[in-house]
Amino acid sequence: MIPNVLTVAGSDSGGGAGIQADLKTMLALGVHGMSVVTAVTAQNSLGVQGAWELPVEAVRAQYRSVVDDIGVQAVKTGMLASAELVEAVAELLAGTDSPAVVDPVGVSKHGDSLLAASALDSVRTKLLPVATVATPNLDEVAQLTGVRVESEEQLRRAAAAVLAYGPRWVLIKGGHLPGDAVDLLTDGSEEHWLRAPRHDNRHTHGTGCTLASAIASQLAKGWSVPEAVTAAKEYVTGAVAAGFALGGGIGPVDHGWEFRTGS
Ligand SMILES: Nc1ncnc2c1ncn2[C@@H]1O[C@H](COP(=O)(O)OP(=O)(O)O)[C@@H](O)[C@H]1O
Ligand SMILES: Cc1ncc(COP(=O)(O)O)c(N)n1
Repeated sequence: MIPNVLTVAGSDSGGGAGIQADLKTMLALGVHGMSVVTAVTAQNSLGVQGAWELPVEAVRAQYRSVVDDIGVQAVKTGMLASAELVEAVAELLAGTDSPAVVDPVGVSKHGDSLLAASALDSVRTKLLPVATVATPNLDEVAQLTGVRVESEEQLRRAAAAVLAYGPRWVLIKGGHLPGDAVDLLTDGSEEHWLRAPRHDNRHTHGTGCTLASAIASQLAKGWSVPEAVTAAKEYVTGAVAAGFALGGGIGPVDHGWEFRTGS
């Protein structure tokens, strides 16, 4: 049986991040991808030119259509835009037994805001507590907890600050630090350091979405959180290495790198 994985996220018209990145990742990792669209962005390699949220009823209805008939083995959340949508999605996740990977998307690679400042408190108190794994990057950690990370040693403090909000596991992504691309996965007792060589490639649009949906895809197969995150990190590292130019700005990671290299 092919596991079903659901992404609850925003659409990126440029195809490198958001729903589009999630569905491509799911295909590459051998699961059936499904989507609940929360917002539509007009976006390309240069930035986000516009964003429109969907009504909460439209988000709830998409979710119910998928879950009530088809069923899901894992869920991933990305851009949720507003406090209202964050709260509605948190409530839906609270009612499912499937693992949930929460990528608390705040700002795009170009610095465009994808989450209202007024939604931060709902992310902290409603969404993080229902996450099986939360995957903030360093800017999101700073926004959510006030902890600023400038070195690998400080990743532990960041992880503890996020865990205090209640996710079962947290993966702090150190992708924005200089040096190796190091992430820290912990549940407060176990610690797993995931280290990969940094690829000196500016075409990294979609890294965070890709990693989170790769984790959800592996969890849907019944893998443990450390196994799922380790495999997802390998997948995103290969995708970053193969990231390619598109348009005049930051190009996307290559979701199909394994097909192309045949590895
Ligand atoms: N240049 C890079 N080379 C290799 N891995 C990278 C690079 N940039 C980011 N990563 C990895 O990609 C994943 C996503 O991290 P990050 O880019 O920090 O997330 P976000 O897209 O949310 O900002 C992490 O595993 C991170 O370590
Ligand atoms: C619709 C949407 N969702 C998320 C991101 C974040 O992208 P990244 O994975 O590069 O942090 C984005 N740029 N657009």
